[in-house]
Amino acid sequence: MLSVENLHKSFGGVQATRDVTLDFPAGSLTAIIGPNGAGKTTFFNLISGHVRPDSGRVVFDGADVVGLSSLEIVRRGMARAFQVASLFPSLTVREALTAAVTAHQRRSWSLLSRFPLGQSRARVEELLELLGLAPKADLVSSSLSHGDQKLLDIGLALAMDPKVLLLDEPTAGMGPDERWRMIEKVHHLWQARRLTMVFIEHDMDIVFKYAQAVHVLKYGAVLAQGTPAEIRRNQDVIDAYLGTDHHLAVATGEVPA
Ligand SMILES: Nc1ncnc2c1ncn2[C@@H]1O[C@H](COP(=O)(O)OP(=O)(O)OP(=O)(O)O)[C@@H](O)[C@H]1O
Repeated sequence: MLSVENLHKSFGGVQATRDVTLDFPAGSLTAIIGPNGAGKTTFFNLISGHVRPDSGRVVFDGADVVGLSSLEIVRRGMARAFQVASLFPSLTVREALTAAVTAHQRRSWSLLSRFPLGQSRARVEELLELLGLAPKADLVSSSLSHGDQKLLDIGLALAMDPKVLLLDEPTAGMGPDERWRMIEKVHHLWQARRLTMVFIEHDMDIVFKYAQAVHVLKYGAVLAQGTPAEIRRNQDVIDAYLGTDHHLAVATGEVPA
C-alpha cells in the first residue's frame, strides 16, 4: 500500500531524514517511535507531500508520489489528521464534517454523480457514529474537550475517504484515562474501516498494546523495525530510547526480558 525507499531530507546542516526505507502493508497498524527530534513529524511531512524530499521514493498505491501536491496525495487516498477542528470554531461538529465531506466530493468529480446530497448526509451521520461524536453533533467545535476536538480532526481526515491515515500523536496532551479511550477509538476505526494506519506515539504502553509493527527512528535514520515484542527486547532500542525505566521493568518482571 505504502512504501518509502531511501528517503533523505536535510534542513540546512540538520539531516532530519537519513536513507529511510520502510514498508506499510495494506491494512496494517504501525507505530512510529523515537526520541524528540528523531524525524518522526518530518517523515509524515515527506510522505504526505507537505515537504519535498531531497531524494528517495514514496510509493503509494503503486505510484511514486514525490513531487505531487499534498492535495493531490489526499485525493489519491492518503489523509492526515491535523489540528483543523480549531479552524472552524463556530461550526458545529456536524457542520464541520458536512463541509469536509462536501469538499471531498466536489474534488472527486467523477464520483459526484454517485454521491447525491442524501448520501453525503448519510456519510456524515456514519462518521459521527463511528467516532462516538453523535451525541455532540450539534455542539460548536470550540466547546468540545481536547479529546473530542482530536476526534473531530480524525473525522475530518476520514471525510476524505482515505486508504491510508496518518496520525501524529493522537493521544498528546491527554491524561491517562482519556489517552486509553482515544487509542481504543482509533483502534476501533482502524478495524471498522480496514485502513492502513500509521501513528506517531510517545506512550510505549499504547504502542506495545495496539501496534502490529513498530518502526523506530533515531537522528533521522531507521534504528529498528519489528513487532512490539521484538522492539521491546531490541538492545539498540533499549539503549537509545526505552532506557533505564525499561531495564527496571524487565528486572521487576513487568515486561518480558
Ligand atoms: N522546517 C524545518 N526547518 C529546519 N529544521 C527542521 C524543520 N523541520 C524539522 N527540522 C529539524 O529536523 C529534526 C527532526 O525534527 P522532527 O520534528 O521531524 O522530529 P520529531 O521526531 O517529530 O520530534 P518530536 O518528537 O519532538 O515531535 C529536528 O532537528 C528539527 O529541528
